[in-house]
Amino acid sequence: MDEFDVVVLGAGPTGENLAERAHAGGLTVAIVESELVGGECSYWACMPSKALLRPAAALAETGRVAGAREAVTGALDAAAVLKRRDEFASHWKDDGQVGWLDSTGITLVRGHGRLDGERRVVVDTPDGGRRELSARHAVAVCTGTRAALPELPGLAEARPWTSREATSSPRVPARLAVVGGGVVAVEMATAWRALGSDVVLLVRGDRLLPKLEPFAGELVAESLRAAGVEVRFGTTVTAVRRDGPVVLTLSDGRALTADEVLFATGRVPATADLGLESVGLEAGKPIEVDDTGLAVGVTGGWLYAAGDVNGRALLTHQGKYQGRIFGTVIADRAAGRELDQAPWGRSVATADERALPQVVFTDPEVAAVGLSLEQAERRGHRVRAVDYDLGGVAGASLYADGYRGRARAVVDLDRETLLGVTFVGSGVAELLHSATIAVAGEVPIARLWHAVPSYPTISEIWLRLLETYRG
Ligand SMILES: Cc1cc2nc3c(=O)[nH]c(=O)nc-3n(C[C@H](O)[C@H](O)[C@H](O)COP(=O)(O)OP(=O)(O)OC[C@H]3O[C@@H](n4cnc5c(N)ncnc54)[C@H](O)[C@@H]3O)c2cc1C
Ligand SMILES: NC(=O)c1ccc[n+]([C@@H]2O[C@H](COP(=O)([O-])OP(=O)(O)OC[C@H]3O[C@@H](n4cnc5c(N)ncnc54)[C@H](O)[C@@H]3O)[C@@H](O)[C@H]2O)c1
Repeated sequence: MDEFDVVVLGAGPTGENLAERAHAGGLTVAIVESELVGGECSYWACMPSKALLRPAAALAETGRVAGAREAVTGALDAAAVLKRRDEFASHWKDDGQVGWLDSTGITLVRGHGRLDGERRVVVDTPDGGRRELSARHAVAVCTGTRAALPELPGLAEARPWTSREATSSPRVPARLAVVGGGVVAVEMATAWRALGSDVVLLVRGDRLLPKLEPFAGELVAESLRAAGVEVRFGTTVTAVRRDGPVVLTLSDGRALTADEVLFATGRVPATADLGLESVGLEAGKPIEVDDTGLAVGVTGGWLYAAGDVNGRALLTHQGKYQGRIFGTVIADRAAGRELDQAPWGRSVATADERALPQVVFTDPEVAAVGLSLEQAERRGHRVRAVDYDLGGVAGASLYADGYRGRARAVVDLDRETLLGVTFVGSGVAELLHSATIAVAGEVPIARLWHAVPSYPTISEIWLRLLETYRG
């Protein structure tokens, strides 16, 4: 049995950050990884998907500027895009990240880890062996999620794409069916359409991106259609069969044939085979935690869960944020230091609830932080939504001819601060952090008037939103 102060399960972005902070706090740390150090994000999610999307965005943006448009007349070079994507995925090798881990002094243990009662972890190692680890202070579960597939006749035999194949495919399918209306579905429909696939998007509900402001999904659907994607709402798949190509049976009775089908139908926490029963938790469920990262329902104050696996926010930056905070909490508790648990304090992940940012890298981009109007009303806030057409901002009209976009700020009328902001349009991803600071900082509207946006930038949307609010 090897003993460490902290044992971390899963070396994705969350586990890496948590381990680093605990180690920087003076603790010995082992991190257990069953696949590649760097996790889903580095090899089958954020990095390869954005590497597929960025060339499409660059080309589309050039096409919207007269003078530049005439200089670029061809389509994307798919082979070059895929090659660049492979480089961003480090050719699915983790030497770089292992080198970083080694340089920190954190111990890497390769293999599949499982909890085995209080403060104990058992690892099935790649050579068929078994290694037992014990943790003096904490075990932190950072095992992430896997793609969720619906129960459908014929699905397994049809070898559907999940987000893994959609981000790592070496070929551009001539016909791609995408099932789902969430972030993975719209991003991958955008990318593969730009790379030359005929894409049909099959959406169960009546809108895209249902967790965001409704106008976000509307503008993205409009532009996907303009790019040649067939978007079908109110459609589910009832059966799948592979017959060379894949044949989908749809809820309206029609059949759809495609070369590949991507199921972008959400995620399940990677807790099915983690020994959760040995500590009184249910396998297959997210591990619920308090704001300091401690698992709810486990006695002894030693089990933490961070990142996707706790279900609070399925985003890399938020997993890393939790990793930084919970790793520091573990070190503070081990040293007997007092925690700061007031909202926005050093020891609590307040932003998960109050200032969660996300960018959807479609064309147009969607960038949102905090609460949508509907979420704010549901939480009982007295609010007003302030809307503005982004195309009416001078900087936006210079950025692209016929700029299409929209912004909304959700104002807390009792405190005169912002609860949420959403931007939809080209180039808004880099605008988001200004809104994140306003929401997380609870900056009063009266003070925002003194944050003067430069002319003529897209950021002048801030001035227009304030003027619209004032009336
Ligand atoms: C297609 C796609 C695109 C995305 N794009 C973005 C984006 O642009 N921006 C963004 O913020 N988020 C994005 N996300 C979400 C992002 O990938 C996740 O939020 C992030 O990877 C979560 O990090 P994590 O460390 O919690 O989990 P993961 O990255 O899933 O890492 C968990 C690690 O734990 C390991 N593991 C699991 N079980 C065990 C075990 N029993 N023993 C040992 N090791 C184990 C896994 O092998 C893995 O390496 C995207 C997701 C998808 C699917
Ligand atoms: N740019 C980014 O930040 C980014 C990119 C990709 C993914 N992510 C994160 O990864 C997570 C997973 O994304 P996702 O798109 O897989 O999940 P999601 O939950 O966002 O969307 C899943 C969609 O699939 C639909 N669905 C579920 N079951 C279905 C079924 N049986 N038939 C038809 N439709 C079905 C749902 O209605 C939903 O619209 C998200 O939480 C997202 O935040 C982030």
